[in-house]
Amino acid sequence: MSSSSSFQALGRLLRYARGYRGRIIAATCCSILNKLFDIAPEILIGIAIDVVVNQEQSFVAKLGFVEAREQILVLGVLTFLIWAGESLFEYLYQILWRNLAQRLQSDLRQDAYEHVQRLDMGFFESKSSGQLVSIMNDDVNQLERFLDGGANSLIQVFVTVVAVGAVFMVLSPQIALLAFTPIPIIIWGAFYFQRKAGPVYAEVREKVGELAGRLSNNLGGIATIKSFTAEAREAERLRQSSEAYVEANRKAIRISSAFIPIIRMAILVGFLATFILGGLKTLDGSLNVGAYGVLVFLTQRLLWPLTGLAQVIDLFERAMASTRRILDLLTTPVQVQDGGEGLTAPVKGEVRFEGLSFHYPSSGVGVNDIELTVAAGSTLALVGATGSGKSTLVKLLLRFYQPEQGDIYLDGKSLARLDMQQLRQNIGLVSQDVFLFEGSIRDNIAYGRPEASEEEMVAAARVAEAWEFIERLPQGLDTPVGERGVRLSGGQRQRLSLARALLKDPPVLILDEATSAVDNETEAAIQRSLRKIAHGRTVIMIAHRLSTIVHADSIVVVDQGRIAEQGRHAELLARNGLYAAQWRVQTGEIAPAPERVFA
Ligand SMILES: Nc1ncnc2c1ncn2[C@@H]1O[C@H](COP(=O)(O)OP(=O)(O)OP(=O)(O)O)[C@@H](O)[C@H]1O
Repeated sequence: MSSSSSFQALGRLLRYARGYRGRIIAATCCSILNKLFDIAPEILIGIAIDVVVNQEQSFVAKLGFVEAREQILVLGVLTFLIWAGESLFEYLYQILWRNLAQRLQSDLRQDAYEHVQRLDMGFFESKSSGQLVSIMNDDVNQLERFLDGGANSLIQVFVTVVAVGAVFMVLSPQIALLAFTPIPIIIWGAFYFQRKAGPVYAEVREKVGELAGRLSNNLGGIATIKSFTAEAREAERLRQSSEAYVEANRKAIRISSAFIPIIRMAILVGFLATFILGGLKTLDGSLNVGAYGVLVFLTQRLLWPLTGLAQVIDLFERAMASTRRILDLLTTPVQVQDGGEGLTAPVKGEVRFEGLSFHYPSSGVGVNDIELTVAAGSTLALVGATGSGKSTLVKLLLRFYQPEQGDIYLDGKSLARLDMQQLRQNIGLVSQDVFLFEGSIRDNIAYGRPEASEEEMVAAARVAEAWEFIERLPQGLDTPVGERGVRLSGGQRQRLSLARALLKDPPVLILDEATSAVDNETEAAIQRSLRKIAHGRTVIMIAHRLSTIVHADSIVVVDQGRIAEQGRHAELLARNGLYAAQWRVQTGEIAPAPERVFA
C-alpha cells in the first residue's frame, strides 16, 4: 500500500459520506475558527508588551486609543472576546465532529451488515464470521476514533502552519524564511512516515481479523475442544494469533515512535533561528520588542501541534486501513441478483429443475444436468450417498447460489426473475442442523411470522409435536432457549424448527434430513406430523433412512451430482439398482456392499 492508496481510501470515504457534506463543512469551519481564536492570545501578548513599552507610540495608539490605560482596557475586552470565541467554537466542533463520528459509524455498520446479508453463501464460506464481525466492529470503531479527534487535529495543524506563517510574514519575512525551513522537512517526514505506516497498519487490521476469527470459531466449538481435550493446543493456537497481532503492532509502534523526536529536532532549528535572529534584530532596533515576543511565542505554538502530527497521521493511517476494509465489504458484488417479479397467488408449489448445473468454486464439485419436476402438492424424496449433491439441490432452490446453467422454476416462473423475498417466504426449510436464535421459544417459533397469534403458534407447535414439552416448562412459550438453543435437547430443537416452518405455512416445505439427528420417538413424532403437514403442499425431503420415505410420490436417487434413478418405492425396488441395493442393506436382507452404501 502506498500513501496514495490512503488518500484513495479517503476519497472513497468522502464519496460514501456525500450525505454528510453539510455537517463535515460546518465541523471543519468550527475547527478552523477555534484554531484562529486559539493562537490570537499570543498576538495579544505581543501587543500588550508593545503597549507597555511604547505607550503613546504603540500599535493600539495608532488605532485611536491614545491613552495607555485605555489601551490596556481595550486589550482586556479583546482578550475576553477571543477566549469566549475560542470556547464557543471548541464546543461546536466537538459536538459536530463527535456526532458525525457517531452517525457515520452507525450508518456504515448498518449498511455493511445489510449488504452482507444480501451476499450469496459462497461469500460466507470464504470469510469467517469472526473476520466479518471484526470489520463491522473494530474497523468501524477505528474510523470513529479518527473522526472523534483526529480529523479536527489534522485540520488545526494545517491552520496553525498557515496562520502562524502569515503572522511571521507580516512581522518579519526574513525570520519567517528561517523559522519555516524545517516545515518542508517535517511534511516530507510525515509523508514518509505515512508511506511506511500504511502497509504496517493494513497488516495490523489483518491480524485483528484473524484473531477475531479464531476466537469466535473456538468459542463456537467449545464443546468439541473440551471433548477432545484440545484446550492446550487451542490456547497455543490463539496465543500464536495473538502474538502475530502484537508483532504487527510492534512494527507500527517502532515507526510512529521515531517520528516525534525527529520532528522535535527539526522544529528546534526553526525555534533557535527565531530566538537568536529575532533577538539580535530587536537589540539593533530593526524589530519591535512586541513583535519579537509574538514570534517567540508563536514558534512555541507551532511546535506542539507539529509533534502531534505523527499521532494524527498514525490515527489517519489506521482509520484509512480500516476504511478500505469496510468499503471493500460494502462493494462486494452481489452474485445472486433479486429478480423482483412477484408470484401469482395462490402459490401452487410446482417445482421444476431444468438442465441445472452448479459447482462450488472452492471444490469444483456440485450437480450436473438436473431435470426434475415436482408436481404441486406432491412429496419428493431425495436419497443418495453422502456428498452426492442432495443438499446442493435444496440450496439452489433457496437461491443461496447462482446456477451455472439451467434454471429452477416455481409455478412456472424462473427463480432468477423472482422476488427473492417472495420466493423464500413460500419455502419452509427444516434442516438437520437447526439454528435457534437467542430469545424465547415464542420468538423462535414466530421467527418467520412475528405477527402470528398465540393460538396459531400453539397450533403449529401441536402439529410439530412440540407443544407437549413446551407446556411442561415452567415458563412455557417464554422459556429462554439460550445461544443457538443450547438449553434445549436436540429433539426439542428439531421439533421447534418444524413448528417454526409450519407457522410460516409455506406451499413448499423442505426437510433436509430433518429426522437424522433425533431419537426414535422424535422421528416417529415428526413422521406423524409430516403426514398431516404434507397435505396440500409440496414437500421435498432428504432422507437416509429409506423407511421414512416409502410413501413418497416420487423418489430420486442422486449419485455424484446426477440423477441416477427415479420412481416410486415399488418401481425402484423392481428396477433392482442403487435404491434396491440400499433398501436390502437397510432392511437387513444382505450385508452392505461398501461402494453402494448411501449413508
Ligand atoms: N460450500 C461448499 N463448498 C465446496 N464444496 C461443497 C460445499 N458444500 C458441499 N460441497 C461439496 O459438494 C458435494 C455435495 O454436497 P451436498 O451437501 O449437496 O451433499 P449431500 O448429498 O447433501 O450429502 P449428505 O447426505 O452427506 O448431507 C460434496 O462433495 C461436498 O463436499
